[in-house]
Amino acid sequence: MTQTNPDPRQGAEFDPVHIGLVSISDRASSGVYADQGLPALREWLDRALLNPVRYTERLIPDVRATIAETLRELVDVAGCQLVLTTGGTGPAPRDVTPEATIDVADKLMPGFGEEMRRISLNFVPTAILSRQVAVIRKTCLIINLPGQPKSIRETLEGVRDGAGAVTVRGVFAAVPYCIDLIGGPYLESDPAVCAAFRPKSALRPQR
Ligand SMILES: Nc1ncnc2c1ncn2[C@@H]1O[C@H](COP(=O)(O)OP(=O)(O)OP(=O)(O)O)[C@@H](O)[C@H]1O
Ligand SMILES: Nc1nc2c(c(=O)[nH]1)N[C@H]1C(S)=C(S)[C@@H](COP(=O)(O)O)O[C@H]1N2
Repeated sequence: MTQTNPDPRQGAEFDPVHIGLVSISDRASSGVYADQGLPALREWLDRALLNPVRYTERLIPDVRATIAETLRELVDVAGCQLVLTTGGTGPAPRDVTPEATIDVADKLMPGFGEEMRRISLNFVPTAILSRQVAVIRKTCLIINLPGQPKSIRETLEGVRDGAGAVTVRGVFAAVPYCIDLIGGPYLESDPAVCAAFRPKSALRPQR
């Protein structure tokens, strides 16, 4: 049976990508409130990426070993090329997402955390309370985002002025080239959401 892709922008000419989404919250994972982290991640990525995306999702509590185990499984077994986490990055005793992410790291990517805090200061003065990190494990980039669902869009997409023009670029602009460099699929983004930046020598000719 032939299946029509529901999004006409997404087609066979773009590389498929497998993305892991992890919402880390004691309260959402135990049903105290409905999880908004996974839907917010999916909604933003669906708007931003032109590639066909397969998502593998996990909703887990703030337990360091569980978080590290989930990240290892998403990279080593499921084969995700990008993993985004949300939640557990603050200073509270149960916030251990950065520690668990560093537990599984081959390489640290400090620029992501630094830049996300700088971007977030345009939205909230408490941005400096997030200890979010990004790391490489094997051929996967793992990025921590804060737990507030709105912070997902804020950090990935950046800051816009009243007319909607971007004044500070979001960190997602650097994600496609990072994934090129670690041997992943060629990600293409919708410039209206977040323009990807690559050096000219790394641009794939338009097909
Ligand atoms: N997964 C989520 N779904 C919906 N809202 C969330 C989620 N995670 C966090 N929030 C919201 O962001 C606020 C700040 O997050 P906070 O740091 O208190 O939670 P957390 O440590 O990420 O989650 P929890 O306390 O459940 O482990 C929460 O009070 C809640 O309103
Ligand atoms: N962009 C953005 N970053 C943000 C926030 C936000 O609302 N937007 N909230 C801050 C707050 S209040 C906290 S406590 C830290 C850590 O949040 P977490 O523990 O839910 O990950 O993220 C910070 N970073």
